Amino acid sequence: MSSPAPAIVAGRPIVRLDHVSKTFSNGTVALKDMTLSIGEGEFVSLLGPSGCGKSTALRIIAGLGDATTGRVEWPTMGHDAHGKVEREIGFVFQEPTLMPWATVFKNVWLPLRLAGISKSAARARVMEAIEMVGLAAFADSYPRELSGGMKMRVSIARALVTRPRVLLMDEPFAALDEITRQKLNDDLLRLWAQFGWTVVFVTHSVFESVYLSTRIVIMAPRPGRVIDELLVDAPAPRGIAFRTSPEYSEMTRRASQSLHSALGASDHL
Ligand SMILES: Nc1ncnc2c1ncn2[C@@H]1O[C@H](COP(=O)(O)OP(=O)(O)OP(=O)(O)O)[C@@H](O)[C@H]1O
Repeated sequence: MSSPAPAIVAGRPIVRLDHVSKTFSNGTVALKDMTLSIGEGEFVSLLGPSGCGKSTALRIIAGLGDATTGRVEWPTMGHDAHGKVEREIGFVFQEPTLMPWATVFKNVWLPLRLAGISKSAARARVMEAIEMVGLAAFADSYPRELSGGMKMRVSIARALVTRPRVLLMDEPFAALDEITRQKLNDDLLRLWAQFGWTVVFVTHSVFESVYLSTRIVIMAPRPGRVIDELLVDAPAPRGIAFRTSPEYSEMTRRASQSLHSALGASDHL
């Protein structure tokens, strides 16, 4: 097993996990002692086999679940009147989770509506988000009229409509066909380069993680933990030339090797 590399951070830290562990009530240790600093503007993938705690870590970062021990810090974000950190995040789930009875516009409006912003006041921001994902012509369509890739675009627009600084994505493209997945990979990279978000992206796919990320955090199961980190030092834009380059092959080889160690390091697979 390779030992974890020291944390490599691009910009100033935007989120820090400090010795975070999570044990569920049934005794499963989903995450053990995870320490990770993510810099502003990084594109970090959490890569690992099923059950290694990737989703658990992402949910704890999002505030959708609590750590059993350890802390998550957001050094540059503000606090509300109760002292609770105001996370400027957008979350994209594996399933698009759209409201089938509502149009694309109304689905994307949802986070703003929940924040009390009327349809007319939200219109410009909702349309901006829909345009970002290339669906301007479909604002009045219903989810049943859209392909799987288009539904995922709507889901991404809904995450972007609050103009988050950090985008958290939990295997968003896993259910899509390869061509659609590559197209969405390219669109996501283009938006990331344009808007300068920080992205934390959960994936099983070595190829996807190398293509998208500036850094790959490799995790192993039982207990879920970080075992390695890889920097992907390839310039943007990353198109077909990168996908077919020797550098890409070399990085996928190294990530696969680490994953292999991850599998070898767990006792009960
Ligand atoms: N609510 C829960 N109660 C009990 N155990 C849970 C719960 N949620 C997750 N687990 C367990 O915690 C471990 C980590 O789960 P998690 O979903 O974070 O892994 P993952 O790496 O995201 O897996 P996958 O790639 O399959 O989604 C697994 O063993 C899982 O069964």
